Amino acid sequence: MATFEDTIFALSSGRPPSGVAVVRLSGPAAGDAVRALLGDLPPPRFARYGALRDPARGEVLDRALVLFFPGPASTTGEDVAELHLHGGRAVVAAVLRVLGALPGLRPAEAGEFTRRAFARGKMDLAEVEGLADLVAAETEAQRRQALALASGALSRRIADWRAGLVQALALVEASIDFSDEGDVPDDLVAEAQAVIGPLAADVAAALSDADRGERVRAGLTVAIAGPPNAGKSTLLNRLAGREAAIVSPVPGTTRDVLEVHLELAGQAVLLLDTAGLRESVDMVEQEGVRRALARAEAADLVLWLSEAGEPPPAALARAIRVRTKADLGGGVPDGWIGLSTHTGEGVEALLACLETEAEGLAGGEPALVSRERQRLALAEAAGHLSRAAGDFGGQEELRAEELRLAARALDRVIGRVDVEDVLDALFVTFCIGK
Ligand SMILES: Nc1nc2c(ncn2[C@@H]2O[C@H](COP(=O)(O)OP(=O)(O)OP(=O)(O)O)[C@@H](O)[C@H]2O)c(=O)[nH]1
Ligand SMILES: [K+]
Ligand SMILES: [Mg+2]
Repeated sequence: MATFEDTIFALSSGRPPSGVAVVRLSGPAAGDAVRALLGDLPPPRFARYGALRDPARGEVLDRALVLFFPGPASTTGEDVAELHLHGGRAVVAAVLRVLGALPGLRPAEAGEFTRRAFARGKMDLAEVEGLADLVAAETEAQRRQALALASGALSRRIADWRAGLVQALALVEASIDFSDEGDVPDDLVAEAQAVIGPLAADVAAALSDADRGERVRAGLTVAIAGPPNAGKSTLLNRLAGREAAIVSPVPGTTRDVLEVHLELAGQAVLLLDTAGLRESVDMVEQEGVRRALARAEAADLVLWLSEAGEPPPAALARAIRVRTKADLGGGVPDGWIGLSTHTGEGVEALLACLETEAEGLAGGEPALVSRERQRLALAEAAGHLSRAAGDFGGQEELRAEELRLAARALDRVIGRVDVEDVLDALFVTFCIGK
């Protein structure tokens, strides 16, 4: 990682050609760079339209809208400039080449603007994670959840909880000091417990919502399972709107698990097609069946498809039951959806059922916690808090220690401590220019 003495620049908008291309600069030489290209510096936070020139040759590179945001009141906390160019490949290439030739300037690494914002305290780790999720968001639910996280929803709760912890710790420490003087300060401990109890409950409630948050972020996994030839692959193709899976009248056609991404009721869904479940002497098919069962058992939802209406195995008992090939006649058992992918009968009913289930699993207000890292740190805080609420038989030092450990775990959620290894892994997932 280079030092912050460098001024970094990058194309922050999408790949050219595009209508407009935004090149962003951050660092101490950002203002000098703008002066070199534009002739002077626009007033802070006001756009100026003008010719950008190659300072070495005087040639006009483009006419552009230029903005300057002096630090520390900027996104990175440093001097930041934005050049809004015409989004042609050659325009962008020429401006990036000229910027690279200026003293103190170099191309930014992936996520480096955000990394600087984090280092300068503009964002905490949870907000950075929210920003990464926001850039990656593909569904409405993901966008809402990521925006809440990026806007500090979790960070503010952590700050509230931490304030409560500090208050409880002060009471416990006061009780320790008093007891040195021979007094037994039971009411101080009771007061601390009155703070710790609701705090522990609050953290536990946020944790209990984490599964939902992680499901929204990662998407729901919906597995299609059932006996061979039930029409599983045909349904997958129908829902995906393309011929993703091979369909044939031969039972045992599908062997590997096939994955298709789609959006259902505003939720990201990973739809799985699996091998038909049956006893087989074919080793390859056996492996397919083993994988089918494993993925179906791990899925958030299972669609159990059967032409004959045979019930799912016990492990998949909670599945949505679908009697397929309804166009061939025969009744629909109670609690089953009758479906024909050939006539379209039952497709709407199946989608409605899926949407209701998806809403139950991942719908509602954005969850506070949506990443495993956040959940693990918060679970550690919850563990210390629930111990801190207990009885220490007068050894209040032990209660104080649990409170300190809880505070440290909360600090880890927002990246105030133990952050380095997390950061490297996180920023490689960012794009260049972010
Ligand atoms: N009549 C009728 N035939 C269907 C329907 N859906 C699928 N089929 C046919 O049933 C046969 C098997 O369909 P697939 O989609 O390959 O079934 P599968 O469950 O994926 O089969 P395996 O992968 O072998 O387990 C094909 O010939 C399909 O055309 C339906 O709604 N009605
Ligand atoms: K088949
Ligand atoms: Mg199949």
